[in-house]
Amino acid sequence: MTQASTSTTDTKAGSDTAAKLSYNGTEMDLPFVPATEGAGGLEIGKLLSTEGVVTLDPGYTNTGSTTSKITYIDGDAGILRYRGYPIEQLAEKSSFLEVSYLLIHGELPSKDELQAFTDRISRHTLLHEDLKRFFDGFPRDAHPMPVLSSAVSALSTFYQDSLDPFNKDQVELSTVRLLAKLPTIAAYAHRKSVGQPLLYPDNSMTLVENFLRMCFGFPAEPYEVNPKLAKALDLLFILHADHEQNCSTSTVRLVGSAHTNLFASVSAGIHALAGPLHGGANSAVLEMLDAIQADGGDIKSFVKRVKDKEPGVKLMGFGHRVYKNYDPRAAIVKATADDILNELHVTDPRLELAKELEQVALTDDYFISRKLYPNVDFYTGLIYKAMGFPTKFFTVLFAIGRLPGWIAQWREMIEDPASKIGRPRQVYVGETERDYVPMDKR
Ligand SMILES: CC(=O)SCCNC(=O)CCNC(=O)[C@H](O)C(C)(C)COP(=O)(O)OP(=O)(O)OC[C@H]1O[C@@H](n2cnc3c(N)ncnc32)[C@H](O)[C@@H]1OP(=O)(O)O
Ligand SMILES: O=C([O-])CC(=O)C(=O)O
Repeated sequence: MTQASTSTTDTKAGSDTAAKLSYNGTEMDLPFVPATEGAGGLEIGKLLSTEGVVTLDPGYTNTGSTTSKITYIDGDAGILRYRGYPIEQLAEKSSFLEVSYLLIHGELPSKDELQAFTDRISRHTLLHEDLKRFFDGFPRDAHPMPVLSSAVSALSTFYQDSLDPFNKDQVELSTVRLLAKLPTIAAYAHRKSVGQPLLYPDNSMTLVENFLRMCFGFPAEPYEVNPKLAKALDLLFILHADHEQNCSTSTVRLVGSAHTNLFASVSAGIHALAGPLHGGANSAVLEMLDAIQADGGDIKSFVKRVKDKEPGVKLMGFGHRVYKNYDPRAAIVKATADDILNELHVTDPRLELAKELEQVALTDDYFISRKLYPNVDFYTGLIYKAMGFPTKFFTVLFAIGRLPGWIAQWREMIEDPASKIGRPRQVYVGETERDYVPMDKR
């Protein structure tokens, strides 16, 4: 197949022989002639490139990028399983590090395997002193997500002995380093933003307890961990641990597909997660609830603005590319929100507001017909808030939870003999060939 931009004869956009691309109700001229289809009226999904037919699938709504043995989702039935285990069972019976092991190594660990994994991680929680100084360079009001991503990216400069994607020992070392150091980096990003001293990790504590202490404790003062709070945070990390080919995981895989090291690939994934349509939605939900509250709690008028598709107004924490049913994680989070607020003796009127909002949406034809339900982000922020985390830190907590999934997916891709560099095609709809115009003629 020859692309017309190499020829100026009968292939100009708008000429009799140019093809039309009909896309989202808009007709565009294609600057080349699809040899098999002839001029005009080309069906989307059968578009021609230099090398033949290209399927145009913006947002990859129906394109499988890989096979995977890690996570199974049935979006119509609202089912989520990690390595075959239902999320409900893991949430009730497992722990975040056990789930991390399961995702990364494929099987639940034996007692000894889990102990060895946990011990190894606890030996790597410290940050290099030079990396610690990075936190002084960021502005105090910096958003913690780019701080997190930058520090993770910098790990590839500090740990050059674990960058080779094809050396199994190095991959294992970078895996352990990431799992150990991300909570420390996250806690430092928080401490920096509130102007408090950075605490060294205490490796006699569990990963979650130590993280809470580094976020909320003070030097030379014992930190009393509330075990129910630690358990709830561990549970939230489990619920976020993997979700097959979501935007940030696909980013990690795409970056890694160029044989880029694990630290750098995860750093890119953190940026993808930060967006409000993805992990950033957990902060956006709380901002939305605050805005509704500030507006007198008028849910009906807010929902009307959503349905009228007012620019920038969406029901955040609702809707999902895959779930066309209640997100099973959201159901668990909702129940946990009640428990943890009771436990912490926190009364937050925004929890009732969120529940009312959900009720209004779930009985409204706009949401019913589009199969829009609460997703994992709808209720998590209320729990994080009750725990004492600032709104803009919520997505950092998501990132800590998602890390084992990113690692497992990157490793699966690196080990897959069928994997190739990720490189989507496009359908060119720009100008055909034209001659350079000197400055004085423009
Ligand atoms: C961890 C996670 O990443 S979970 C997702 C977190 N993100 C959010 O909560 C942000 C709000 N939700 C959304 O923006 C979307 O539902 C997404 C990004 C999650 C999924 O997007 P897509 O699969 O591309 O769905 P799409 O945007 O095509 O929506 C389909 C229809 O539902 C509408 N819709 C989807 N979500 C919402 C929402 N939250 N509020 C209002 N309308 C919505 C769309 O406007 C569209 O309507 P239309 O058919 O009249 O044009
Ligand atoms: O799967 C998705 O597209 C988004 C999501 O819920 C997640 O990443 O947890």
